[in-house]
Amino acid sequence: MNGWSAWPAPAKLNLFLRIVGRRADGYHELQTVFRLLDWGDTLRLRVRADGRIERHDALPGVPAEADLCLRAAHLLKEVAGSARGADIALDKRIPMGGGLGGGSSDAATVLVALNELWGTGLGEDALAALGLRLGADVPVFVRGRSAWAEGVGERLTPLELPPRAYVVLDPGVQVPTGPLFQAPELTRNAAPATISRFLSGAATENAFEPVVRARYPRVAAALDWLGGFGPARLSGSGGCVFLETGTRAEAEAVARRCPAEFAAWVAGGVDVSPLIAAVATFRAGASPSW
Ligand SMILES: C[C@](O)(CO)[C@H](O)COP(=O)(O)OP(=O)(O)OC[C@H]1O[C@@H](n2ccc(N)nc2=O)[C@H](O)[C@@H]1O
Ligand SMILES: Nc1ncnc2c1ncn2[C@@H]1O[C@H](COP(=O)(O)OP(=O)(O)OP(=O)(O)O)[C@@H](O)[C@H]1O
Repeated sequence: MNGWSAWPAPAKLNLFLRIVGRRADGYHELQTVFRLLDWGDTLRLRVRADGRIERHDALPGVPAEADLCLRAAHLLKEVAGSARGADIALDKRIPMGGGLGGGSSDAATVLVALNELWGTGLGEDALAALGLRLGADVPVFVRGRSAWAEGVGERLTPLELPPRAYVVLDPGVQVPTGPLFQAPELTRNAAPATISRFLSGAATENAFEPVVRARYPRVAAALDWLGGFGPARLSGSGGCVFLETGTRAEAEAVARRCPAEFAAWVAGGVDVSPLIAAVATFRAGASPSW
């Protein structure tokens, strides 16, 4: 042991996303279903006694002040008043700007893991509230349950969903979230749905899909190709798209046929984040790994 431990930062899919209003501060009220995946990034962390927070492998194009791992670590240190620091390394697999919540999940994992490693003792509600200051998608990763979400994504009702596999397709385009929420053609006043309508299969749309389809031809091409195998959907604000299948073998059969212009992989949906198991491992006195 060299003091490093490895912590999972899973990706998410939005199985449904509807925008039902806009708050006075310009943020949108939405309804969505977050499905956590058994696949994602890995954060490697090591406590430093000198109080410094150091990032070992900066992400291309992301300056330190925008790096969500660093912002999460500094925020926790400031709020909890910890004298300790951390070395942070990230094995990045989740495509950036893909609608899979990569940056948000990395931030949540840093908050949850450093809270353990520093012994700062914040509870889940406090960590989720800190996460919300970093991004609307962070709280679901802190709480670590697939969920029905309302508000800006922070009012969460855990869901137990049937076991499903997913083919996830990356068309290779980064879609920035902010401009999409500002798009004039976005439907932002839809009638609210209910959890039972989602569970019955009657609510599966993503409000961003028509906007992203029209603005990003490669995403439209990915939806069209994957749509040849079943109802393909956009995740979050895109650009990644996905298809739900009953078994991993079915998903793998589709992924194998993916044309070279896209990248495809297969992941399983989980009700509980692998981050929860990592915390339990750590509390049992072992070093988490993923
Ligand atoms: C599209 C989703 O990924 C669905 O899960 C989320 O709603 C977006 O979550 P996120 O990427 O964590 O978003 P943030 O980083 O908080 O916000 C990015 C920008 O999107 C806009 N934004 C975001 C969330 C929201 N409910 N309404 C908004 O209008 C804001 O202009 C904001 O400046
Ligand atoms: N650790 C990080 N991982 C990814 N992106 C980061 C990170 N830190 C900062 N960023 C910035 O955040 C932006 C959004 O990245 P992210 O991969 O979270 O997008 P996304 O999956 O589309 O998000 P969401 O689904 O939450 O809208 C990136 O383009 C990058 O500039």
